Amino acid sequence: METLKGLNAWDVLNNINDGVVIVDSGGKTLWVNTAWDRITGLNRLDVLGKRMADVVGEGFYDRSVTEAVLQSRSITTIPQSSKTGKSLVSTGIPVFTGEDPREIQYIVICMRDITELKDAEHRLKLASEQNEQFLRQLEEFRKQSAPGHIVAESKAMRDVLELAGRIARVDSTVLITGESGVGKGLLARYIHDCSPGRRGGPFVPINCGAIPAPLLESELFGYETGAFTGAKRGGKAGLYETAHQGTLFLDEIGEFPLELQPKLLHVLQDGAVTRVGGTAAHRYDVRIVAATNRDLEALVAAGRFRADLYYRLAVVPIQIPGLRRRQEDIIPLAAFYLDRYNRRYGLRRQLTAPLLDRMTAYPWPGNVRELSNAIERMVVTAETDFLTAGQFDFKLHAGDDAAPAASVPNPGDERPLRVRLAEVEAEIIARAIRDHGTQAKAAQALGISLSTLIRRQRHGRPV
Ligand SMILES: Nc1ncnc2c1ncn2[C@@H]1O[C@H](COP(=O)(O)OP(=O)(O)OP(=O)(O)O)[C@@H](O)[C@H]1O
Repeated sequence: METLKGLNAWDVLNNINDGVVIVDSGGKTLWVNTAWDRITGLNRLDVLGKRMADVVGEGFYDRSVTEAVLQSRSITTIPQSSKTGKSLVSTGIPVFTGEDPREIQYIVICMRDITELKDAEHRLKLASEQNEQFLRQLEEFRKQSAPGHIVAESKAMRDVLELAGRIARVDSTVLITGESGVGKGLLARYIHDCSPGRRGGPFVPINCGAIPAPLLESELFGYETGAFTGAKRGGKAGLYETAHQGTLFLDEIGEFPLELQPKLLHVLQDGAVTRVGGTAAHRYDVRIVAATNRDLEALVAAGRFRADLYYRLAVVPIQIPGLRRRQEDIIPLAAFYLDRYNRRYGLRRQLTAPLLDRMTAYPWPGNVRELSNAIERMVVTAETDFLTAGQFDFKLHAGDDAAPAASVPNPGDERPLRVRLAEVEAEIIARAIRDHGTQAKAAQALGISLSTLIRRQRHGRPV
């Protein structure tokens, strides 16, 4: 304490960082330290000798901590703002007379400038609001580019979705028609997902065109022990049974074998299935969605599809128009798939206006599947981040030229005919896979089995 000898208490109070004001028991300002001017942005002379209530009345502060202490007779802290725009926090400490511990002798007020803190708080709030907004957008974006999202900007496609959403709530059989790659499978799934009573149940797709008739019957309806050679002991549930309380999606229903059609019709009418080799019929709760890219009415007229089955399936027909008939969807789809492939390959490709013009004018015979493939191809093969119209033209020409280039024999080619034919075959297969999206679909389009396609594709590779 020796070293503090001679230290002036007022000097100390003048040199601290907080504003200090001393007022008397009547609320009149007795003393103000020098830091107060800086902290409040005001001038001490404007308040010295004045009652704090008057200082507030003159608008120097929005409220008085002195008044609060005089009322509460205890230490009080309040937020204040000064007319200079400072945000302050003030603590008033009552000092009582020695004789009467309830009688205030004077009040010491400490003030701290929290303008910067307030600003920081405000900025933080803004930043966290922006962050939340950004996260919401990202979430929206993530949901949109997630598999299963349906891009539908055109009125035609919005009408399709609206109808699908409406009929999802009832159990009527739906027949979705449209060219290959328009999104029939996607829409079938959408109907299932929109169906409140079924979305928790199974969605069971079956490609009726990809399975030979005898196998299709047991796949679809199941079989009992000993139904045929090689049948499993204990039998096997069919897909119809598996779809109980869910949706059975009969894809490529136009290919459904004529000889099995009466059984399917019977099941659809009754909701009851008898396994192959079995006798007892069991009832299941299954919603049927069928799809085809064939003209079923023409198949009916040609005697290749039963009229009664057609009418049973087409209770609610939904036609998805080809992409060239809903051009407004082309750019949103391009952006949607660009985002998907950019993420998948960790790239930052961008679409350019001339490319989008070219894509909008293109007729898209393979519909959305072709568009998705085209974007993926451009994304992975581009040399810069800008996808150009030239790349799209190149893709078209590569597609157009592929078959002729391979099928017209090169005059200088001396290799055996077998080798050259295998090469042409492989090119045709590669092109069919590009156009149809999968090996199975390509095999079907070319009228060969999947295993033949795979074998011939392999043989055609240059050795
Ligand atoms: N509107 C759309 N938005 C986003 N993706 C779509 C849309 N339509 C189709 N697709 C996508 O295009 C591809 C082909 O769609 P889908 O398999 O459903 O067509 P499809 O009509 O059933 O074809 P196919 O008759 O050849 O079986 C799928 O990858 C699907 O996710």
